[in-house]
Amino acid sequence: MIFPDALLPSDAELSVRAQSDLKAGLPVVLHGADGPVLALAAETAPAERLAALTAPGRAVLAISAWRAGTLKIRVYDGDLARIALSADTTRAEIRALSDPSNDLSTPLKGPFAAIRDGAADIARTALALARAARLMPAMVLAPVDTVPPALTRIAPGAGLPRAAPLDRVASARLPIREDTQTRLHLYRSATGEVEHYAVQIGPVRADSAGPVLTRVHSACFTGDVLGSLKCDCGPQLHAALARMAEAGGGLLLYLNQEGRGIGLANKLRAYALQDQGFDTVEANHRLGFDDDLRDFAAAAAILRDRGVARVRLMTNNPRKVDILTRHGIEVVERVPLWVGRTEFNADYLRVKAERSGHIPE
Ligand SMILES: Nc1nc2c(ncn2[C@@H]2O[C@H](COP(=O)(O)OP(=O)(O)OP(=O)(O)O)[C@@H](O)[C@H]2O)c(=O)[nH]1
Ligand SMILES: [Zn+2]
Repeated sequence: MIFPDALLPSDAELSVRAQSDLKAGLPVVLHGADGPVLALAAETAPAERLAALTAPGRAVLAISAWRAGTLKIRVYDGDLARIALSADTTRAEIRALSDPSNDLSTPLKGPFAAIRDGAADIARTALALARAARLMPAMVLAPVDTVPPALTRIAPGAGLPRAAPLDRVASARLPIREDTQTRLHLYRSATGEVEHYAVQIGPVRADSAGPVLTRVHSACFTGDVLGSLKCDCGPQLHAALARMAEAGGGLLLYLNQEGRGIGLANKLRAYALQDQGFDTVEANHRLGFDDDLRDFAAAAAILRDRGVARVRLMTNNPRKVDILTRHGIEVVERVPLWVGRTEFNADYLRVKAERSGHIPE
């Protein structure tokens, strides 16, 4: 019998599997010009695995150009740099090179030599996989002669995954403080790696004609759950729900892209850097991330699934308006949402206005 292709993983599924392998500390296989290359995430790989990969003396550490800059390492590859690792480089040294939030506690002994020859594109793919897995962008790479079948391989030329389509998985009534008739709908990506929620206040139905009061909210464990005073997320979440209840209906999309898409571990690293004096944007850059990695295509897809084509969008962020518009949602009005100013988030809100284009109060 010929094995049916339908039972094999697609490139998108392999990429999600590779991200999960990296999080578990396993190597994944990338296709280099001269043969297979194994990649381990500096953040998660156990010491004995790192040692096994570095022992033959051909391993490199790929880091972002931003990180290389703080280490005074020459950058030959545009957005990234590669450092040669000797056979006896320890895990502690690799982690210290990777994680800027530990620089004060583990000062590094340089100088470090950057590699200029060979293909940088494979290192770029490896760093993109790490970022997609919400790991620090720091990957140890080494060529190998043979690859056992147990490891996940990223097909040659298979790009990184675009967001997978979302399916509505379950819905239920959920009385909340703001509105006892609330319904909660859960959406899951086809590749299973992410779930987003739609909180429906009042009768928002597929046939609703007028624009729907809408909030597209990105997850913030520290603000939404703990009531952190460092940001405005918790008050925005509850103010949005209250205003929807007052208005007789609305839809709040809760997108699980914590820390503007860098994940909670990296957001905490960013907070550690902020305590050293860097602002929100600089902290992301020093960690090797762009300022904002959020994907709002999911929001448009959920709105469409709920039958909502026209919205009054509660936000101070004009980028959200642009992106939803580009994804075919008509933003009839932007409704400002200025709540939750504290003495601890004044700088955060100022940086949003000055550097991220938010419209101030
Ligand atoms: N990387 C990073 N993320 C942060 C920081 N502070 C808050 N966040 C995240 O920023 C996001 C805030 O999202 P929103 O409130 O939906 O969006 P916004 O762009 O601020 O725009 P508004 O609609 O005006 O609130 C959440 O994912 C937070 O976890 C920070 O210092 N660094
Ligand atoms: Zn927050």
